[in-house]
Amino acid sequence: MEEVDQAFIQNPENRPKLSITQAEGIPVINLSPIIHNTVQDSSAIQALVKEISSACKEWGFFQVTNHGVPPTLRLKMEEASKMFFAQSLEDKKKITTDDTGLPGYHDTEHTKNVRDWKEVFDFLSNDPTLVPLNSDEHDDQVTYWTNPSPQYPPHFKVILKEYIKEMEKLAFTLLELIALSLGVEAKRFEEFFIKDQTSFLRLNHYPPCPYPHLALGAGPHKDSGALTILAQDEVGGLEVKRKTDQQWVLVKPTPDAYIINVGDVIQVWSNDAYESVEHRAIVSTEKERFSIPFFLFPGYDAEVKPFEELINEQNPSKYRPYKWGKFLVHRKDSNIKKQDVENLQIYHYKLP
Ligand SMILES: O=C(O)CCC(=O)C(=O)O
Ligand SMILES: [Fe+2]
Repeated sequence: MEEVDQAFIQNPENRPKLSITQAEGIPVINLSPIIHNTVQDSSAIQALVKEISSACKEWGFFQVTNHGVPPTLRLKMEEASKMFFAQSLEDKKKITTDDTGLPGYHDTEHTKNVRDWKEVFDFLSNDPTLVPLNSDEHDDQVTYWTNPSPQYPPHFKVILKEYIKEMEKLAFTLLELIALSLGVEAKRFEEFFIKDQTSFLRLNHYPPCPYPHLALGAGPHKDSGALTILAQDEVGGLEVKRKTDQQWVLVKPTPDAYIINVGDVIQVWSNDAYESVEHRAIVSTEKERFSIPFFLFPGYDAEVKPFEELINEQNPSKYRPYKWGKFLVHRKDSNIKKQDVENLQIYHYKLP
């Protein structure tokens, strides 16, 4: 029996049941009316907007097909990810810039203070990415994060950049649909990302785990940004907390589809019309698993608060404003190092 490393052990209430209900209910939305809009078919787009609205309200998650991302590019990205992680730990650790968390290779991430059974490689959309120097609200100093230059696998950086461009394109399309579904202008979200978005792509590798009933690949969490676009492989392991009964349900892999979820930032912008839903990744004793999330994050200077046009006397603002960059830097510190205090969450900004 291998020794159990206590750092990975989830609290009893968070340990996964490994006999699982598959989520048949997660909506699959066909984006072809908007991706291949040769004719301006506004009724088809209206129908799409309705589907997105229901999915965001009922699940906080949906899958998209006919999303316009070339399957060959996805395959190239997935293959490059496998080749990267297949290297020795020593070689991978060469691609770690420091221990601030971004970007490069890491294998010590904690979700809510329990270590995840995974290794990751992070790569920024913008190189360099401007960020606050620290999380102190009264300090205006900025610094920047830059991407590493891995030498292996061949063309890794080119593939990462090309793939990220496609993720951004899809993310902006989805943001427009989400904006329309909330009843605000289609381009309402754009200003928060155009200049200094802090988005990044993450390659996740979950190796086989000798105690999958005790540990998790990614502990239960909500994504803190605006939107996440996830490619999961055929192994599967993503579980979503179903809103109707709070049960964990497995998201069945759909070949070529992307899994989309709204993050905390959209929850705040929408004044809780859409909620960022909790999810986690389970691991298995036999199979390794790969997933590739793209996290769409606003510019560091973006102020996150409910949209004016969505609040009124009957529906007052539920949050006090916060600066995205400060939140990001604060979270980054607590995700890498185990801390005694709970990490920063949007409910800390909730108005009474
Ligand atoms: O690998 C997965 O399926 C989920 C990963 C995830 O939720 C995350 O990296 O934020
Ligand atoms: Fe996540």
